[in-house]
Formats: sequence, C-alpha cells, structure tokens
Amino acid sequence: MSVTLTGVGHRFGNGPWLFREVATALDPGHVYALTGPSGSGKSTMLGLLAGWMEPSEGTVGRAAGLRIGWVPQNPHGVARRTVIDHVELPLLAAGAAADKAYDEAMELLERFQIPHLAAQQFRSISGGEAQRLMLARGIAAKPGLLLVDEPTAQLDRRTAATVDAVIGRLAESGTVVVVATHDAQTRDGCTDVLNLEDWAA
Ligand SMILES: Nc1ncnc2c1ncn2[C@@H]1O[C@H](COP(=O)(O)OP(=O)(O)OP(=O)(O)O)[C@@H](O)[C@H]1O
Repeated sequence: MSVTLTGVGHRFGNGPWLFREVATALDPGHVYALTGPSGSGKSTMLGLLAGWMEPSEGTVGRAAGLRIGWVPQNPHGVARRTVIDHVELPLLAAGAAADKAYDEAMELLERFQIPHLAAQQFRSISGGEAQRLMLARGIAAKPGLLLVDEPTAQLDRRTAATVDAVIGRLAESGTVVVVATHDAQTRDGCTDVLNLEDWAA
C-alpha cells in the first residue's frame, strides 16, 4: 500500500517554509533516502509521514490501519537479552509459532549479516551490529511504513559501511521504507532518493 503526499508544505508558526508542494507516492518494495542539509526538515518530514504532526498545507494519504514502524537513531535494546530474542519477540507478538518465529528471525539476522551474533547478549555487540539488529527488528514487525532516522549518524565511517551495505535489504514487499540521512553512502544504499532541496520554498 502506498503513502501519498499531495501538495505538502510545512512551516512552524510564522517561520519560513521548510518545503512546499511535495507531491509524490511512496511505494512498497522501495527504500527511499530522505536527504537534505541540516535543518531542511528531514525529521519534520518523518513526523508528517508518521502522522505525529499535520502538514501546514496539503495532505499525507495513508491507508486506514497502516501500521508504522520506527527505527530511532540510537539503537535501543535489552542489555541481557540475546540478539535473536530482539527479532523473535515482534514475530511472537504478531502470533507466529515459536519454531517459525525462530526460523524467520534467523533469516532476518542473515539478511542483515549478523547471524553469528544470535546467541550473544545485546550489551556485548557493537554499535554497527546493534543498528543492523534494529533494522532486522523493524522489518520483522512487517509494518506498512518503516521510518528509519539517521541510521549511521552515530557510527564511524567503517562501521557505517556495514549498515550501508544492508540498508537496501529493507526493500521487502508490503513495506514502504523511508530512511532520513545526510550520509552519501547511506543514500547510495537506498533504492530511491527524496531530496528535500527539490521542494525548498
Ligand atoms: N517544534 C518545532 N518548532 C519550531 N521549529 C522547529 C520545530 N521542529 C523543528 N523546527 C525547525 O525546523 C527546521 C527543520 O528541522 P528538522 O529537525 O526537521 O531538520 P533536519 O533536516 O532533520 O535537520 P538535521 O539534519 O539537523 O537533523 C529547523 O530549523 C528546526 O529548528
């Protein structure tokens, strides 16, 4: 299911317009890099897509009941829980049987190149590994729209590259993925680019 933006513009109070006349459809199976310089409105656009805020003008069309997932900038997990627990839990919560949840969680860990860490506690893995785990967990819940906020901002270049290498793997039928980033390599890992500068007022 697509997310459709029609004539979307936003400003805070009487402040300057961050962007105007954004008109585009975001489709499942695509990973959109949401780019633009600092202050161009990337976080604001994520908030509009999520429905946390209403645009000053225009509409953001979301199918009724669209489930939205969020991967925050700082990986957050349960220190003593294992890596695979973090991915299995949303699957179990969605009603999967235990053995199916395990198999699916392992597949996701493989897709994000951390299967060897399955049995390790969350507190023992690196920042790049934790960020890949957050992506695996984000997609495990099968949201209709997955919003990823600056996934490599807290990582050094080498570690970030391990995240950039798998970001495109979020493209999975049924999910629209939007990744806010100002990192050129992270952008290159995505399938499409939404550059807020194209809509600067
Ligand atoms: N609640 C708010 N009230 C007033 N101004 C705001 C509010 N939220 C954001 N802004 C302003 O809107 C502009 C865009 O902010 P936003 O955080 O969306 O940009 P960004 O592209 O995500 O920036 P960065 O890359 O630095 O995170 C900034 O000038 C910011 O100060």
